[in-house]
Amino acid sequence: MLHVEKLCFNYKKMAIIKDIDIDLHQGQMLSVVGPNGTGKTTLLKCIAGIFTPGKGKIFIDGTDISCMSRMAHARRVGYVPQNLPGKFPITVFDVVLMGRRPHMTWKPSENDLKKVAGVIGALDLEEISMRDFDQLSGGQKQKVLLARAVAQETDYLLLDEPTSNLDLRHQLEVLELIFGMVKERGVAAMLAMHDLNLASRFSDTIVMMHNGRIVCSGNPHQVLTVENIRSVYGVEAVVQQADGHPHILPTRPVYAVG
Ligand SMILES: Nc1ncnc2c1ncn2[C@@H]1O[C@H](COP(=O)(O)OP(=O)(O)OP(=O)(O)O)[C@@H](O)[C@H]1O
Repeated sequence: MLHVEKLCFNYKKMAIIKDIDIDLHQGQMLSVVGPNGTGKTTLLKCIAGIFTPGKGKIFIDGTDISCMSRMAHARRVGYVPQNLPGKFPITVFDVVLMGRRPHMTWKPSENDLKKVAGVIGALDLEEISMRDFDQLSGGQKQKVLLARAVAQETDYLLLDEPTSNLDLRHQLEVLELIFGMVKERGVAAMLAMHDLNLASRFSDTIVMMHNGRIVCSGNPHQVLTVENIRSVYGVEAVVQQADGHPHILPTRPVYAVG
């Protein structure tokens, strides 16, 4: 289980996330939603070990991540950023192979190469596998970064807006792939999501954040309510049911009177 306890993170003196408590179990898909700048990426980066929280603790199966080596952490937790900062003049194959790094000694084994080829095939990336990562479209890069995390074979997967650059078909394919890993292999996935309807359809649990705090968490029916969407997003919406999941139709922004 991933257990986040009273987590706080500041940039300089500015409090960004405040008193975050989250439990994520194996076989569970959890989406973190909330307006721009509310702290979703910061939360994922703390759990991914990229940022060190100011206060609070993060436990993976009972072990405090601040006591884990970088490699030990990478064998347990995979992180899919929205993009990679800076230039990456290496092939798609090599980016995916980077996912095997926590399992390798000094060079990739036959097994590592086989796994990378398998993931590239499963994500339909064969045609671009020898192209430079830098030259890909935003959506192609997003799929390659997902492939890198799949090749990492971790029990926990953190994904920062994994569908933000993808077309309709690829959004569904990627979320179905993650959902399959969660339900068939018992992976636990935490996703930062903007699309409330995709979050509704694929999540067991939704955590709604506002101004760095959790305002509500529970199943999609408990969280995706007209009242929560109005108070957190400042938007009037109609909530319908589609295939047993809440479906949000935003109607208009709410403007303060006076
Ligand atoms: N390097 C930085 N220095 C200072 N403040 C930062 C830095 N990076 C992010 N922030 C601030 O931290 C806050 C949270 O940012 P974060 O990226 O975690 O939000 P988010 O919910 O993921 O946003 P979005 O939905 O727009 O991606 C924002 O107010 C942002 O301006």
